[in-house]
Amino acid sequence: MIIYRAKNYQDMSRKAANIISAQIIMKPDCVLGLATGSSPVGTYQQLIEWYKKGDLDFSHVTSINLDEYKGLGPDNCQSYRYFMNTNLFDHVNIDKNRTFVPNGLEMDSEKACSDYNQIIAREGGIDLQLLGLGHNGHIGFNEPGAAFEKETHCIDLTESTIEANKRFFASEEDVPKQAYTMGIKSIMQARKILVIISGESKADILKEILYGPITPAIPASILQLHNDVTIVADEAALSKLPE
Ligand SMILES: N[C@@H]1[C@@H](O)[C@H](O)[C@@H](COP(=O)(O)O)O[C@@H]1O
Repeated sequence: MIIYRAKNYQDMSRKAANIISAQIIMKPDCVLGLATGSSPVGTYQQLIEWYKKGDLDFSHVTSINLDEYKGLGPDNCQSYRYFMNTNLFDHVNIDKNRTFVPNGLEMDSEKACSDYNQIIAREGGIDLQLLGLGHNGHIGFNEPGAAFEKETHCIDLTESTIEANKRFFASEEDVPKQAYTMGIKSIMQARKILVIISGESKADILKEILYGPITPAIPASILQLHNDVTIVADEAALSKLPE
């Protein structure tokens, strides 16, 4: 595991974008596993800037996102498909047909998840998976207690995640209660993993996932067992780690 220390959110974003760019340059037809949330927004902005300068080409890239709220479609501004379109895909030359997000409008959970597993397998797996980190140690929407051996599945969001995500919705009642997410097994099968973490509010959980026991109670703790993980965290997020 490599840990890069970034000065702040902007520096973290630039470092993470550098790692993603290197992946695209080394393998132009790579499969990127992408994430939503506030953590990757700056990374995507940096990638867009480099694309606009002519330094990056997404035309052969495939992307597979981690998760989607069950019940929300692409036109809903809170859906993760909408987030990806507006924060990245609309601004670069990626072929939208090669961008995948679980189908939030498929109400048959089993079908939505098995379709998504098939897509991941068909695309040959993920070369580089970008991850943010939930305050309770969740990755994607794998909440504490999620079994490590799961692929894409439907989950019930925990109260703390609903609470954390309600800032994006008109009211707490509007936050969907379920989501489709790649499982820990799908994430761990990615060839490389890049985790971005910013802010003091993530400092305790970052320490826990790095130094604590590997347990489904803290889903991200499993990353200790992956052989190619890079963490880019800012000083505030790293503030609780031993020197
Ligand atoms: N499903 C997403 C996760 O993929 C993300 O990592 C997490 C942290 O979000 P943020 O980066 O906004 O702290 O939020 C959501 O729950």
